[in-house]
Amino acid sequence: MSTPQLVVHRDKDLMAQAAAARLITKIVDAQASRGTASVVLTGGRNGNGLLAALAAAPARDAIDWGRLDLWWGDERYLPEGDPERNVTQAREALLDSVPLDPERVHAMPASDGPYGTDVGAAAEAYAAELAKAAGPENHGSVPTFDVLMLGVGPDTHVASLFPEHPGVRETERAVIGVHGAPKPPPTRISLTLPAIRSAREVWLLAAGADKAEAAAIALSGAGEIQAPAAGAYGRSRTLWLLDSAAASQLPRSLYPPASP
Ligand SMILES: O=C1O[C@H](COP(=O)(O)O)[C@@H](O)[C@H](O)[C@H]1O
Repeated sequence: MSTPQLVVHRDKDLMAQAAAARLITKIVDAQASRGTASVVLTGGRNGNGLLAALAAAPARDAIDWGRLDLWWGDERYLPEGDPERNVTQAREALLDSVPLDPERVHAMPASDGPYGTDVGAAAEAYAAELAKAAGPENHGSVPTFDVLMLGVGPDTHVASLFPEHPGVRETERAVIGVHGAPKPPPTRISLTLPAIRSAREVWLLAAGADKAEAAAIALSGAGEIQAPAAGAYGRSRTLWLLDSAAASQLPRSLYPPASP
């Protein structure tokens, strides 16, 4: 487990731009040392803000897009192309404007796909895809992602793991079907905390005043069942990227000097 490090930016736009710059460097470095890079995307406002900032960054051309694997931390179980699906929003924000290898874009299944209404089977299929990509060096059934990003919900949820919900207690499976999520839509697919923790680096994104309480709770020693964001950490690094509004309720002992 890595101890969370915090970086606080002036506002959400600067946070998105700085996080995008950080991600470009990570991907370029991983490709230089291992040939490929793997990144897990998040949905939500902050995740999409980062992708839009990446799309606008001239340095995006430093990435070899054909040697990048993209995965998702969670998905809303809706028909293909639904505007509420995380992959649809990611395509709009960035993916449609860069030369990715479609074979390396690992979207989670849609509700009008081969599994129909059986979200459990859809989750199992995604787990199988992850297991296929995991090598012997990957300590299990999930690849060692270079960076896994998570938007933090105002209730401290990450991916589709909600406080006190069964999914946050899962210790065996890497991917689960979620029923009755408190945030619409109720049916979702999510990586579990053990799968999230297989990443080298986990980045938690929190911008906006509505995330302030969640950040303060998760970073003040709350348990992961009550505050799933508290259970999200990477093997070598756990990084909270915040704006000053989201950092406004952090205990003084945690609050770092503001980044410009
Ligand atoms: O529904 C979801 O919400 C969270 C957080 O979204 P935000 O808009 O409050 O930032 C997101 O991380 C997750 O991927 C998504 O499915």
